[in-house]
Amino acid sequence: MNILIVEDEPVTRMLISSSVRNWGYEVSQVESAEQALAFLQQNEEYYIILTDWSLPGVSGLQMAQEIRARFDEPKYIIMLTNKNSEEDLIEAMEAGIDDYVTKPFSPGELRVRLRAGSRIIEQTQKLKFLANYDELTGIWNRRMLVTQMRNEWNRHSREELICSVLMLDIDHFKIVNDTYGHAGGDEALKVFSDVLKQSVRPYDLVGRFGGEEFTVLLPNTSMSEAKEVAERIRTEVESKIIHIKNDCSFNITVSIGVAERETSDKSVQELIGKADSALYFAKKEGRNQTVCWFGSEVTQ
Ligand SMILES: Nc1nc2c(ncn2[C@@H]2O[C@H](COP(=O)(O)OP(=O)(O)OP(=O)(O)O)[C@@H](O)[C@H]2O)c(=O)[nH]1
Repeated sequence: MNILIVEDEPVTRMLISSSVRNWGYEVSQVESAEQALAFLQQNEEYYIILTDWSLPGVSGLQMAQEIRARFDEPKYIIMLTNKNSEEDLIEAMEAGIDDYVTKPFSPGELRVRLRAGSRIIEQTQKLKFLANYDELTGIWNRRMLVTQMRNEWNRHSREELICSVLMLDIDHFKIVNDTYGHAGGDEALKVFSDVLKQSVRPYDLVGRFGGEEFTVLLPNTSMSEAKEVAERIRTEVESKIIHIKNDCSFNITVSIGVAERETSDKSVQELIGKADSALYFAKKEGRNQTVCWFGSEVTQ
């Protein structure tokens, strides 16, 4: 866990830093609130901030308010101060401070308070992961995927760019589960999402839409380019051997629907709907194939 120390007094700063470092934390130090805010902007992975109340310029309290307003990432702020009245404590907590330690501080007390802060940050991160990612495959879940797709959609509409969507559905997945068990099915889903991640560019949006259905949004990509990506994924999936216990192995196939954004599309849902219709035809026509949406028609 990384800790940012905000303290203008050099000796105190050094003392706190060396204690915190000895307890196994990564430490960075700054002298003012302005420096701290600039540092946090560049270093998102600093989740615990240990700050003095009185700082030159912007105070520790104002800094806490600023951190709450600016950052989405969880931040745990501990105020280390000479102020020790009940009113001070209430004022600090109301400004957005999470915990409060009075100076001269007891190292033992600071250590356990840091440990409590780390626990809260870890739990918050875990919850955040579960809210945005699919636990089994590690890729975005539907909620996060649709949010990100909407953002990308708005950008593409504003800048009048092309983009395409792939809807992918593993074939006869019920039979996979029935034959190789739920664990075999889960392994297939993991292997499939690995193939998916490795087959697209870092800025393409990939997520699990639900069950054995996955979605990819390809920014700045035409239908014909998207079809090439889809075919690459399809052939890679087909050739991948999935190993499960007892030396058992099998492979799966996938059907894919492709659609390109048209200016008449009102929302990303409309585009997803077209890719989904193309996917429906891919299933109907025998599976393990890519079908593209063209107007009210589809083509293989
Ligand atoms: N192992 C596993 N199975 C899942 C998971 N989510 C959904 N499924 C299963 O996926 C299967 C989907 O079956 P269907 O919707 O009938 O589709 P299908 O058998 O793939 O048939 P087609 O799509 O028509 O090729 C169901 O049996 C679900 O229980 C999961 O997280 N793990």
